[in-house]
Amino acid sequence: MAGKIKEIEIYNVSEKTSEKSSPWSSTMIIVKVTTSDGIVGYGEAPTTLMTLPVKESAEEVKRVFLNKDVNEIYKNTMEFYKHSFYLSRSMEATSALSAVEMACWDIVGKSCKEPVYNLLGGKMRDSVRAYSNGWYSDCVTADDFVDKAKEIRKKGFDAVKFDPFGNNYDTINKKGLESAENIVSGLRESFGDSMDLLIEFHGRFSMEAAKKATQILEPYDCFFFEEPLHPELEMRLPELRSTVNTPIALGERVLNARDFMRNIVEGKVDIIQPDVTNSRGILESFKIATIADAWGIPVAYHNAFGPVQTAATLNLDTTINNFIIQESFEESWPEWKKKLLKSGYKLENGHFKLSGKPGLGIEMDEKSLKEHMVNGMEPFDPESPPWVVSGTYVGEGTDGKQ
Ligand SMILES: O=C(O)[C@H](O)[C@@H](O)[C@@H](O)[C@H](O)CO
Ligand SMILES: [Mg+2]
Repeated sequence: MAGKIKEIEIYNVSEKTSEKSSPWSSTMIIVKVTTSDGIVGYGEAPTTLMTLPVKESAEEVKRVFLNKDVNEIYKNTMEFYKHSFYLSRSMEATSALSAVEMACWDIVGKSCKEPVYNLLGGKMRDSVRAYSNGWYSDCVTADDFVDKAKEIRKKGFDAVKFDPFGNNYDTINKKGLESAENIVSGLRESFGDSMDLLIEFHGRFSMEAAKKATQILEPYDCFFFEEPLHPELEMRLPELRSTVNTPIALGERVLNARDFMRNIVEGKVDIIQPDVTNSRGILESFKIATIADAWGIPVAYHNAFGPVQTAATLNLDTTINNFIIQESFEESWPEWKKKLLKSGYKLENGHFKLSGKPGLGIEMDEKSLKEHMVNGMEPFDPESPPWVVSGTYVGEGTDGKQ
């Protein structure tokens, strides 16, 4: 049995090469937790123009978690909940907490020599079907998207997610609608039914625009429409849902089980996308899946950051009942990100497989981690928000330079 939490180290890592697929995670926060009996666990927190605030928040989590029994994961989490007055509404606090929480699971798994999924009920599946994201950097026209999607297909994926809305923001003009439709219809024509198309709206539209954009894409039998509305307009989701048959997905900005519960029972969502790095970690993400299952709703965990997040998420995918599909940016990561882990999981033919080793199942390359330590924020690009794939926030959209 692992003992008390003796040390929590917080690493801000990055490399100054251009990060095309996921500019929002060109920096990463990795935490390393060590217990009094020398067991080490790792966790990861998202950044997205909040790298330094998350790092600071992790210092707060550290003040609560240090010297606690590492096995008492839930109790320690609730202790932080008690102290962290803004946790329910703070992406920074919940991200920092999630990183430490998952590191504790890594330790507990290692101490009893079991992979985390075995501590959560055991395997439901050996192989986890993935969809590719991040593959479409610099894609603007339908042909650009089709060409790059063919490359992704060659790697074995039969599902892709992408944002076809260019630089339309809040509202969408005729050109924006036409261009989005061309992209989606181009992919549908080129792949027929052999490719699932997952449409990313990035929560950037108001109601009118969301209605128009979902309407125009409705005939293309998409897998889901993700975050079609600005997140605070959630009360209008039931109305939007009633106008289309394509499932509505959301969850990457929903921070805990109770908030997911509201979205579910109030009929706002068909597929949920919790993120283990910002919904209080592994235990809460597992509970969220259970709540969704009780309502007959599937889970497609959001996974847009680094390899520790991916390993933690795969442990959940392996064990939950209502798994539907798993997001992956892996194929478009820069080399340094791929090399942070010596081992952990494999992605082959569009499917993930965990190592099955104890804890999260990963082996961190400590040398590489230390070599990439920085102290700073992600780069800021005034022309393109950090949440889009590079080179895609262009065109004659409503947020464009005319
Ligand atoms: O679904 C996804 O992967 C996300 O929306 C992704 O595209 C990003 O915008 C990112 O997570 C921002 O932090
Ligand atoms: Mg998204």
